[in-house]
Amino acid sequence: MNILDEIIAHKYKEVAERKELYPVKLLEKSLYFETPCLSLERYLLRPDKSGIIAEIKRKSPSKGDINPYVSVERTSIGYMQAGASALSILTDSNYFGGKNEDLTIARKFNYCPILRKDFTVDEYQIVEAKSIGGDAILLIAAALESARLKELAAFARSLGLEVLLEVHNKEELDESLNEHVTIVGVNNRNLKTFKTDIGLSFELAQYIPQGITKVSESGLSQAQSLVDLQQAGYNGFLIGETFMTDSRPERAAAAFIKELRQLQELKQQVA
Ligand SMILES: O=C(O)c1ccccc1NCC(=O)[C@H](O)[C@H](O)COP(=O)(O)O
Repeated sequence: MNILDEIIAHKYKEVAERKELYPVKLLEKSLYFETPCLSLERYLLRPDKSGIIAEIKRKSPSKGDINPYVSVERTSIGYMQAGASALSILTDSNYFGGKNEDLTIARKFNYCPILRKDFTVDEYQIVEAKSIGGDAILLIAAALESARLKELAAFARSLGLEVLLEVHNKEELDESLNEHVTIVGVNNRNLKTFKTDIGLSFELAQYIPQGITKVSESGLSQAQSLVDLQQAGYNGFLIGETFMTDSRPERAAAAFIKELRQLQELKQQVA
């Protein structure tokens, strides 16, 4: 069993327990949220922004502890002041040390799109994502049958949430892309070996249809890589570890984004 299968099996159990503890009845058209979502897609396409989705990640299966006592308030504000386009908040507790409260804190202190980064397998988690202040959810192609993924995507959209569809290869992309998905993320991390290879983003870029916003995820540690990925058509860059391994992640993000802007300016001057 690879790590994703293990996480997903655990997630089904966790959601079943939560449903029992805090039941929510889903009756058709009975859910209505007054607060509109902020569009992750729109923010990623804004030319004045870096395209970076800066992640808060306390630990991970591949790295173990990264920054377990991070201040979500200070880091999320700092990320946005540094020029991030959006935030990604890992709310999975067992494998990533996150919690829903991390997202509510980030929501309280920031006006920006927030990706609720979790392993979504059930409508219950989508209602939860919206209730705690998320603007977008992640759906992982490798974790869901394509018909089920489509149902969950449609449900998320009905609540105003955007969907980031994560793929690891062309087959997943071809099978899972549907009309409810506007953002596709290529995960550069091989979940069997944990190795990251941004070559995968370059390879898959050509297969992602025009009009879909492209995000490169994981293993991004060099500002120059973002410039090259932008050239290949990517609008978004999901970055966790590169920032979180610094004791002040927001400081690492500021230095990274400053370098990115310098490289972008240099490229414009040369062109
Ligand atoms: O990061 C892991 O070890 C991991 C293992 C199993 C499933 C998912 C995992 N990571 C989730 C992510 O998608 C990353 O946190 C995100 O793309 C940022 O990656 P990075 O910049 O490499 O921290």
